[in-house]
Amino acid sequence: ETLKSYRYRKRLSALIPGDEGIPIFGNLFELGRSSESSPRHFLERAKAARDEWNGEMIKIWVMHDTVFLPFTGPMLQSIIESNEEINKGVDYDIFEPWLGRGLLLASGDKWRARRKLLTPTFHFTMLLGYIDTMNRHTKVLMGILENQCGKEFDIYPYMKRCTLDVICDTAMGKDLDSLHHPEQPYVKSISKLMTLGMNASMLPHLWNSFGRWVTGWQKEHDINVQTAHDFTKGVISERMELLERGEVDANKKAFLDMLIAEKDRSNLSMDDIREEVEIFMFAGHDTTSAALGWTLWCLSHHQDMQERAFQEVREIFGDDVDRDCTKDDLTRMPYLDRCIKESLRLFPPVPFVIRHLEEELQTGPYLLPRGSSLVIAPYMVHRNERIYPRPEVYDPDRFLPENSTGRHPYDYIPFSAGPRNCIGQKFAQYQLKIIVSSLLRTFRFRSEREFNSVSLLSEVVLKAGEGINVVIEAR
Ligand code: HEM
Repeated sequence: ETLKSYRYRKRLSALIPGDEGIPIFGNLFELGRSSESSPRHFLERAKAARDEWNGEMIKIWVMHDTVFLPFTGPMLQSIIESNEEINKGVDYDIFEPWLGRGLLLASGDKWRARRKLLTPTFHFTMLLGYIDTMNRHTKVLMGILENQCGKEFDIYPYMKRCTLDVICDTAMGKDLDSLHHPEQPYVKSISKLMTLGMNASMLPHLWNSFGRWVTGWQKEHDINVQTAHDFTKGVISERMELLERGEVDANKKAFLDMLIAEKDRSNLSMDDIREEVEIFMFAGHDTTSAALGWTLWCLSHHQDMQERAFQEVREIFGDDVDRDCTKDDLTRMPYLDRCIKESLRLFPPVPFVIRHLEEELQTGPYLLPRGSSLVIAPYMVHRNERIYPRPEVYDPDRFLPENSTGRHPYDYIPFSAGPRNCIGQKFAQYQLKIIVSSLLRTFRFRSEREFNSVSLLSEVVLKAGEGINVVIEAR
């Protein structure tokens, strides 16, 4: 059966331009072997495909697996818009013991049911309730950053703790306060689990269970999964008790409350609830902190743009650094909006998303074989010089309406698109603007390093190898 599937994929794949690599191994030995080198390698391949045959997609054989990476919006249209091809690649399987199969990782009808159930959580009125929480944790962040003025430091861990606190509070109604308590077991265990998951997908000796056992990977993994689950389970039972006793503040509804309320009607078990909470924590904090880190990196290196964004924010708040950011304020920051957009273009927090094709899929002129992987790669599309000339240059004005004409809707996809897009997109955008505008009101950012010297690590999210090293000064 495996051989039959392999031959079939070989046959269809041969009709698509690009080389097939060597027998058995395919392109395995040409690929980058680290989270830093492989994205670079993909970009080089994409450039060669563009130059050689006007290509808009590359194909890669890794042993018997076939992987396709389209790098223009039109070539992505059929996968993005498909209501059938919504299943994730096996690459996420490693996270299953921790995250279960909640929304992000669910497939087929389970995904459809969960998406329908969870969509109201991000309804406009719910989001308004979350704005207060975002402001509150931003204030804590600002207080802590004041102590860092005048010297170079890596701001990324602070962004991470702040977004973790926001998501924990909005998803579970629990004030984790990791900004003050970074050494908490839960905080440490989820950070460890992300690293372990990444290692398991990058390092061939961890690709089988024996290797994971003998290296101690498995043991460390299991201990951390246990810690994470104990924490979320504890929070859920605590919340259920509070709700039962009617002690939850009506203005401070958490996402978890909605799940608990739906428990009986939608037949959700405790584990179902836990897996959704876990997914929100996972999908919601590291992505947003990467976006924050990269935006600050960009603004630190482009003083004129930072100044312009600051002036825009100053128009709104004057010298009042304490006033909370309201929903209305957020609509009055078009320039900051473009700065954030351009940061997400150049450094998309989720650089690659993998789908597993259940059936054949027509993509542009090509018929992609079932059983192959199709990668939705914001990183590749956003750095395609035919769409974004001089792609490595940071220029927020690319997103002025007059400069966006002619761009395909899927030429810009930091949150993916279509039915399986990011459910937390609006939530993330509010949070980004609240935190960045608050930081700009109080601090001036600069950096002593080269803008493009930073090494890009494509882990589940796109990270800076050396961290986001900046210097801040009080305004
Ligand atoms: C800048 C921040 C963010 C970025 C760049 C981002 C990006 C993405 C992308 C690209 C996907 C598609 C993943 C895939 O197809 O495998 C996705 C899905 C998802 N995101 Fe986000 N995300 C962000 C913030 C958030 C936040 C704050 C939340 C929750 C509050 C969230 C929750 C989710 C969930 C639950 C899914 C799965 C949706 C589904 O499969 O139906 N994300 N996100």
